[in-house]
Amino acid sequence: MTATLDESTVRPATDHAVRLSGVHKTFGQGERAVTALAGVDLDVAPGEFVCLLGASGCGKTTLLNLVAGLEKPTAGEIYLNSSRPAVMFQEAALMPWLTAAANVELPLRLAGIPRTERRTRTGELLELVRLSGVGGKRPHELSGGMRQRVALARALASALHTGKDASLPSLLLMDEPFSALDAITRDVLQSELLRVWSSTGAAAVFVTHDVREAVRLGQRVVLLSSRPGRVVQEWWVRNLSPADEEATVTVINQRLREVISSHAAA
Ligand SMILES: Nc1ncnc2c1ncn2[C@@H]1O[C@H](COP(=O)(O)OP(=O)(O)OP(=O)(O)O)[C@@H](O)[C@H]1O
Repeated sequence: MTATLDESTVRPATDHAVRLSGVHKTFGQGERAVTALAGVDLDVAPGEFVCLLGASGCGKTTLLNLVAGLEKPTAGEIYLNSSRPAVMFQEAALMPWLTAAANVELPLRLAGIPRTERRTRTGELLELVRLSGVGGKRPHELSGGMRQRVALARALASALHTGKDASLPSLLLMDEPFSALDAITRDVLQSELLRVWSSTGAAAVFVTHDVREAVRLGQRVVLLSSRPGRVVQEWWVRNLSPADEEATVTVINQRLREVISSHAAA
């Protein structure tokens, strides 16, 4: 069963949460055309946490938008075996006139879930992101970190809702969600995200510029080339010792620099 925003370009997969096969994306036409992605092949297993790394402008956001069904690939196929993917951006993008709880509840309302069930789910999700006490506050009354927690709870509400797709695994797409936060808040939220992710069983595709963040969060780190983006290398980074984690960060940083400088020299 497919559950996407655009059923004509995103097809069902069986053994993966999402599979991209030869995906190209070009914006515009003629001399002004910009090719953002050129032949991306990528599989993400159900429940897997994949971090996407690459230079600025290499097409990371474009890739997430394609998987979310917000854009159509110019060529290639995207296969999805997930409930409708949930998307989380750099900015929390909460509705300022709604309370934190009402923001989390919104996707459940839009999915037609009855009020009692909505309220219960919202309470559970706020508890999951450790915001039980502030459900009645509006976004401007919350810190940046708290707003991103609300955004995470809202994303989970839309990914995990008990609609017709409830039996499918879910998929979280995150585009640098912590990059606007200070270092300490970011560190706390990275731990919280891992806790929430492991308790939900959702697959996650997390875009970042930060190699250390990618190695800390991901089970796999996927490096895209400079624009046009395609997968150039990947590293399995699950359960590394602190020493191996440090060594892996160094290796990936070196490779990222090579990718950026080869593009600059081209
Ligand atoms: N709607 C659009 N129309 C035209 N060009 C676009 C559009 N969206 C993205 N692009 C171009 O596609 C390329 C890839 O953009 P994208 O935002 O996906 O990169 P990114 O890797 O996410 O960048 P960053 O890390 O800086 O956020 C860029 O050159 C961008 O200008």
